[in-house]
Amino acid sequence: MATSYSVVRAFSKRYTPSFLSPLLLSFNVCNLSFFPSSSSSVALSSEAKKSPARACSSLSASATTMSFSSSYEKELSVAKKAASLAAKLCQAVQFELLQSDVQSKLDKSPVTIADYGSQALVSFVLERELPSESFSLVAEEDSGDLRKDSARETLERITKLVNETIALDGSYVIPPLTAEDVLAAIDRGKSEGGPYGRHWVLDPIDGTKGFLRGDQYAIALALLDEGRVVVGVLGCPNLPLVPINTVDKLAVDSARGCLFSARIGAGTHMESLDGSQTQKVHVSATENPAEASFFESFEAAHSMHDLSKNIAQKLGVQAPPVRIDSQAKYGALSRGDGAFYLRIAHRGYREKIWDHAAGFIVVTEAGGVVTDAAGNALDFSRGRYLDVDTGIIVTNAKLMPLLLNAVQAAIRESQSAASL
Ligand SMILES: Nc1ncnc2c1ncn2[C@@H]1O[C@H](COP(=O)(O)O)[C@@H](OP(=O)(O)O)[C@H]1O
Ligand SMILES: [Mg+2]
Ligand SMILES: [Mg+2]
Ligand SMILES: [Mg+2]
Repeated sequence: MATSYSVVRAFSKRYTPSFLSPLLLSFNVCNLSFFPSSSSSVALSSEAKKSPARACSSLSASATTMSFSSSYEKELSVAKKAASLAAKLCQAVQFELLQSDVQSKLDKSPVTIADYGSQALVSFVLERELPSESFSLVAEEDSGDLRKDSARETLERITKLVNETIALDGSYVIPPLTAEDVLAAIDRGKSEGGPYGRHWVLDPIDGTKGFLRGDQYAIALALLDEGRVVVGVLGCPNLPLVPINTVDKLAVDSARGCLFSARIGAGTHMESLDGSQTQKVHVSATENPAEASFFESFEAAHSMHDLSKNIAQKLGVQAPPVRIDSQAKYGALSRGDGAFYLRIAHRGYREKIWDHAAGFIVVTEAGGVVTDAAGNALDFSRGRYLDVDTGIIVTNAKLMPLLLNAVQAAIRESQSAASL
């Protein structure tokens, strides 16, 4: 710990204005206590073990104690613009979705012209609105497959879509982008991220499988500054503006399309994607799991449904799981649609920062707590991957100690069953 402390002090001296150093120092030292060297076994960090409640409240407080409320306003408004434009592009594609739009990447996940178009568009807007020599974007897609001869027609369609969306917006009076411009915009997302400086983090379509099914998906954009998430935006074109469990189907279907936005120290807001009805949102305040519901991935391959079921039973949750795709889960949780999000990936899967950065700040600024299954805070400063212990869990500060206990017990049971 002594070594870590001096490293943090040296770091904060070198990269931080003097008036912020003490704050950064206490923030990092607090966070370091939640990052024991990564371990494959499931164990609570020592502080979480001693007092889960204290650990959780300091986790949630760590994001808000630093006063950033006047910072990152411009970045947030540009991020909202970029995500809204990308959402328009995605909506147009989903409307006309044909099976032939699906390409197969080497990892066999479906990638559509909307993934590429959304990434090109967000990259274009960020660079144009926030010009900077040190512009850095960590994004999911790259142009490798699109540069192949066989993809020429797809690239033309993407270029046309991007230009049509820019023209529709009307705020950029520029000659149309060429196919080469589009490829270059996509490839600006190759940054490795890391602990120093600013990095945008983009999932151009999170929940591609949901998108292809016509279900939930999200355009997820976040900003890291010195390794911390400071801005996050989730465009969720298919998410109803009313709570997801609303019984009145007419109300659910009549207004869809939510934009969640969060800035460090300034809370989380939700508005409709067309710009009306802005409201501040907060996670559920319930302290009683019996009256709560939980979210998990629609795809059983992405999260262990049996384990979540066992965790929910231990907590006494009565409601069936709410299975939806993408970081729309974080958005729905931030406005109190449910009280838990459980994501326990199958063994060997490494989470990526773009699958969680925007959702993380949307939930934490709404009063929620996000940890891995061992109670450690998430560390977005280590590059493109997010190394977590076993899984990611989300709830409010009151319920987190209960949730951690249930998760730990369920994991222990499944480990001992597997060793029989
Ligand atoms: N085996 C796996 N385990 C966990 N997550 C996975 C996975 N395979 C893919 N994913 C990630 O799960 C994300 C979707 O999350 P969800 O299940 O909540 O909808 C995908 O994002 P993309 O759709 O952007 O590729 C992908 O990054
Ligand atoms: Mg993907
Ligand atoms: Mg994703
Ligand atoms: Mg994606």
